[in-house]
Amino acid sequence: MVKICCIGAGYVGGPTMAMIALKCPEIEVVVVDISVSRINAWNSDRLPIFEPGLDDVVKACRARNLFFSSDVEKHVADADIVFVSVNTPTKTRGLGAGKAADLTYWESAARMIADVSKSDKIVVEKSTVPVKTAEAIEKILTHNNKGIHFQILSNPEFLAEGTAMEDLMRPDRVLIGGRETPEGQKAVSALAAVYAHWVPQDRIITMNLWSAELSKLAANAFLAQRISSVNAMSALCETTGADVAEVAYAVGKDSRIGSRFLNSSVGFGGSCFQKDILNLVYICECNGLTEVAHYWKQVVHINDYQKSRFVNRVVSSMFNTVAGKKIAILGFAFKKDTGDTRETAAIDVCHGLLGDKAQLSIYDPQVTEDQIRRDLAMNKFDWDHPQHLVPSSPTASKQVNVVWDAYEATRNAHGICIMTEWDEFKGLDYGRIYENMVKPAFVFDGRNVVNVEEMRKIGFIVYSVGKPLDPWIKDLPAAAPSI
Ligand SMILES: NC(=O)c1ccc[n+]([C@@H]2O[C@H](COP(=O)([O-])OP(=O)(O)OC[C@H]3O[C@@H](n4cnc5c(N)ncnc54)[C@H](O)[C@@H]3O)[C@@H](O)[C@H]2O)c1
Ligand SMILES: O=c1ccn([C@@H]2O[C@H](COP(=O)(O)OP(=O)(O)O[C@H]3O[C@H](CO)[C@@H](O)[C@H](O)[C@H]3O)[C@@H](O)[C@H]2O)c(=O)[nH]1
Repeated sequence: MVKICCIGAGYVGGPTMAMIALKCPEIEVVVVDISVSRINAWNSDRLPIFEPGLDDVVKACRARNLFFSSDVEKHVADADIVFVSVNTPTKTRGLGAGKAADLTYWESAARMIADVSKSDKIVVEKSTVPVKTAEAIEKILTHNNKGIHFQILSNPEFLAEGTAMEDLMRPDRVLIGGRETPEGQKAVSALAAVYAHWVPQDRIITMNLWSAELSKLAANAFLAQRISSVNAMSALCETTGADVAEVAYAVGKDSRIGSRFLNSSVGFGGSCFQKDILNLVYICECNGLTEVAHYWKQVVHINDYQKSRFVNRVVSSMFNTVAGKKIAILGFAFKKDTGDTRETAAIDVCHGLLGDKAQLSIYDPQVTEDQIRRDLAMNKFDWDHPQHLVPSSPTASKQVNVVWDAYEATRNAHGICIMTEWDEFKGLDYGRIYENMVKPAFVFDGRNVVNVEEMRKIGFIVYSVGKPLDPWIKDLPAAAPSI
């Protein structure tokens, strides 16, 4: 029986291994993690991450050929194929701080693999890593020269949260990069054979290691660039009276461009886009490609601009002050159908409003109060470290109230900010909400969730990113101070 071990039981390690276990009943899959609480949660009825469809797959395979364990060394030693799916955060200090990938967790996993291995292994880079990481990992794996052979493969993951199980079930492509030696190609074939259980052959793409590593960063950069492009247009739409949804529709009808990923928003969030682009920027800078680095940096810059532009709209619309005013924050996750808050735009918007002394009442159907408070207290980039290393005592702020109901959040509020496109926010009784708010009642829609005309009929003053401006807002300053 082939044995697979995956180091890192997170948003990638958990779902990807669950899918492999489901599709390959003859393979034993063990997911290991240094976080005991995370492993306990994977072994419980309440999984540590919310992902539609994940519960059913885990329940079908757990204790059959899918196991979760904190006995990291034992299962790594036993495995034929070791996936490494640990955090690769942005460095917060030292060389490349604020841009470069911090490979501390990767390196410690690689050293451990080298130390405990007693048989040859295929080691698979599942984490998103800087191009050429495999070269460094090879050196670490072979440092103690025990005569064991390791083949390093790059097999980046393209799942998106909220649709992870569907993405894993029917991936657009699976990339496998390996050394162009007979041993390297044999390892590529062994991993391809795992995916071939359910992925059509023409979607399993093999290539050289560096192409596979770079393709992941490139794909995320291209995706994020589309969002920054449409968001840049949203600012122009607001000043000209154009509607960003109509512009995006027209642009997306060009089959060379395509319609997906052109939704204007308060800004992209999530654990990957910003981190991976900053990493790409750093790699370009290290290779002397200043103009290329500058080009990609603008994608993050526009994203930051979009978030501060939003805060600026809120404050300037509400008579230039939100001090002491209750503002409801509907949605805190970085997108719908996930409880993940990593780099969510809501954090920056809340910080902006708290800086202006607003009183926030936050509601998200999937994010806990503890998580929200922790996020608002955390330093930038600190979130992307194993949970047990992140400070666990969130600071209590009197300016923040977390509630479990949208109606409660909006009661007696002066304004509402929609930060996540949860379906339930479309179906709320906004007439009832309006009745219970302080007048004039404002809605700032960062996700184009509400029907602007209907909301205006109810009486709201509405700002919706990239839509023709409400007469109330039209003459107020649009641009945020430059960041
Ligand atoms: N989240 C996504 O949607 C996504 C998609 C594609 C790629 N990625 C990449 O995959 C990697 C993992 O992302 P994630 O979202 O699953 O992160 P995560 O924080 O959810 O999970 C990482 C896990 O690794 C564990 N870990 C860290 N060091 C370890 C070690 N030495 N030994 C054992 N366990 C260790 C942590 O405790 C944590 O549980 C990152 O490089 C990320 O960029 C993420
Ligand atoms: O048209 C769009 C599409 C997305 N977003 C926002 O962009 C962010 C990222 O969304 P999405 O890409 O759907 O989720 P992620 O889980 O971050 O997935 C991205 O990052 C993963 C980690 O690398 C990759 O594996 C995926 O392919 C890539 O889509 C979220 O805040 C979305 O709200 C928009 O504002 N407009």
